[in-house]
Amino acid sequence: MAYGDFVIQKDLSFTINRADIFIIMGGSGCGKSTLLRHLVGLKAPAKGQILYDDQSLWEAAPEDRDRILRNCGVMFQSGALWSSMTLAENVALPLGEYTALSPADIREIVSLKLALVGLAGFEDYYPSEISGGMQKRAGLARAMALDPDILFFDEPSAGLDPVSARLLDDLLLELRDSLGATVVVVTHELASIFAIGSNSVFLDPETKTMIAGGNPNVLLAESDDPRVRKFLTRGKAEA
Ligand SMILES: Nc1ncnc2c1ncn2[C@@H]1O[C@H](COP(=O)(O)OP(=O)(O)OP(=O)(O)O)[C@@H](O)[C@H]1O
Repeated sequence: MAYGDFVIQKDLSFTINRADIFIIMGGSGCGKSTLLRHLVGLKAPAKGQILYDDQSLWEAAPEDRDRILRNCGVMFQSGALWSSMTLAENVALPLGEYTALSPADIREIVSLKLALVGLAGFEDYYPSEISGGMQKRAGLARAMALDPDILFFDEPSAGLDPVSARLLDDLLLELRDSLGATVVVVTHELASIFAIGSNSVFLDPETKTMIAGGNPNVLLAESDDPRVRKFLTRGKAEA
């Protein structure tokens, strides 16, 4: 991955399995968000492939690429919701754009999605009228509007208090379990990493490549790499 000649990460090779909660982790500026942008089709790799099943995202015909990406729901850290629209209008956006459903059907699906994230009855609220945790959940409802198989989140718990962050983690676990969704999360929140992560990739900003991967709890128990240990113990382990 590179911006112009500036290489951000190289030699990345990892597999995200169905129903994983896959954590992209590593220190500030190592390229986590950049990796997410590559995975969801916003930025092309300087070299290499991103495969969905065995189809290359960046070499696929446009209609195949659209089909792959329609199966991906994305929730970015900032601007998750349009402030001038109600929650229902926000969640309805992708449905209006990508489906031929009637307004009545859209309204029904929107209510279902909001109920799924614990926001039944909040259809006509504006984002400014609800808490930060509820806004994140509404963003999640919108990411799920088109029933994607894979959900991507950039720093979902950023700006949330620990209790709201924990509730969001529980919700992600629940959605994975009930819908069989695959979840990919960029985060450096250790509590979240250990609570929800079943698989991971650990990016290192110095060597500009991945230096670990797998279940974060297993990494904590077994990794000998001082950089990984330091990160996972919040600096308590000897570097
Ligand atoms: N649009 C861009 N153009 C040029 N360089 C960029 C661009 N976006 C990010 N970078 C650089 O790429 C590197 C990785 O950034 P990225 O945001 O992916 O890291 P990150 O691990 O998500 O960081 P953080 O944890 O601080 O959010 C940084 O050095 C950043 O300055």
